[in-house]
Amino acid sequence: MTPRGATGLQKAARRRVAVVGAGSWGTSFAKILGDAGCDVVMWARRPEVAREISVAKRNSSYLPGIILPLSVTATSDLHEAVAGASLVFLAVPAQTLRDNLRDIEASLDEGAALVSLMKGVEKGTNLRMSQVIEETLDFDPDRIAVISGPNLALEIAQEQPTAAVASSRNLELAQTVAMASATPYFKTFVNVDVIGTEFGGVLKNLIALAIGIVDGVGYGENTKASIITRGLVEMTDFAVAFGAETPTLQGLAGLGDLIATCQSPLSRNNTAGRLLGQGYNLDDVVAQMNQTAEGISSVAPVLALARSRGVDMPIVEQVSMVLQGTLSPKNLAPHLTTEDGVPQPESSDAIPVVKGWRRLFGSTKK
Ligand SMILES: NC(=O)c1ccc[n+]([C@@H]2O[C@H](COP(=O)([O-])OP(=O)(O)OC[C@H]3O[C@@H](n4cnc5c(N)ncnc54)[C@H](O)[C@@H]3O)[C@@H](O)[C@H]2O)c1
Ligand SMILES: O=P(O)(O)OC[C@H](O)CO
Repeated sequence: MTPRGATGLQKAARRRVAVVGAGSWGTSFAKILGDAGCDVVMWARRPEVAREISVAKRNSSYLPGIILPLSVTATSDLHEAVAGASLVFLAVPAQTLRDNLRDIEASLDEGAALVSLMKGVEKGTNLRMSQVIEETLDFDPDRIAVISGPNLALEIAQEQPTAAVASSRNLELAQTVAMASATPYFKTFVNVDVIGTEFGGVLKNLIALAIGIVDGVGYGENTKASIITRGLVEMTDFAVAFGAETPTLQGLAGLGDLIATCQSPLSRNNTAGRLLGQGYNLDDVVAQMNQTAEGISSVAPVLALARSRGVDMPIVEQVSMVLQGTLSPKNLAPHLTTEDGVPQPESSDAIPVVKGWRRLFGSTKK
């Protein structure tokens, strides 16, 4: 036993962590980490944002009304933010991550771990964020983790009780990350299914775009429930084809995030979809959104990946067509039948006779 008075009653050393990106999720996550007892240095691109965070303990452009813990400071100097941090959390847009990583590489402490908070796929390479980290920095996957789940930034910053998943090939790292971010309002579970955890977050954005689109058209709950349910099938078929575990898609990083994002007006993907459904074109929508709606950039890479593994994604295909202006939003449907009208089985796994139908008439899985 540790003798009292030596280390037993001493407070554990505070963990120094960094958060790269001071948008809504980076700031909200910095608050979680500060509340969990870490010393947090954020990197903000704009010096005025860094100054507001450090001095006023606010980030009023992204999280109005939220006061940050005293243990959260910010800088616009990347080296200052990252050097000395044992955990570096990344919350930048998926399409800029590669460049941002190159900028932080020289400042990373030996042994530091990188944790992606992002939910996108890189255009051009079709890589998940953990893969971009591994490839760009030639980084050991055992030092990479991701966090995902039903995590709308503003709700968490308001300390509404929420759960998430920390995932890493290295279970010990996932546990370290979960403990570093444990607060009474934020509970993190762990798994080792990085593929399922990352793809869950990517794919729910695409289904949330579809939900926003039909919402903008004025369709009601039947349409939305049909899209959510069939959307989960598409998400699962896709992720499993790339090596994910089905339970991950049924958990917080899949179904949980799908529900939150499809239901909430706080979701930027849902909001972008709604604007499209109301008749705005993609350029107007992008111009109107001043925050990151990852789904818009992820549609093409996800469809390219789906085609490479023969996975059918009728809802995501239709979202892509609406984005391109080749499908009217009012024609986006959950595609409950095949094109020639032959009814498809809802599930291939439960009813053996239905498997026969699948063989006869084709399947969503090719
Ligand atoms: N907001 C949420 O509720 C939430 C929750 C979970 C995950 N995420 C994910 O977190 C990631 C970040 O999202 P967010 O909500 O914080 O977005 P955001 O739009 O609120 O903020 C993005 C941040 O990145 C910065 N940025 C823009 N271009 C940059 C560049 N070239 N280099 C570096 N930084 C740049 C912006 O200045 C801003 O600080 C996304 O992948 C998103 O899917 C968001
Ligand atoms: O605002 P969105 O659509 O990027 O969604 C935010 C989070 O991913 C919800 O978990």
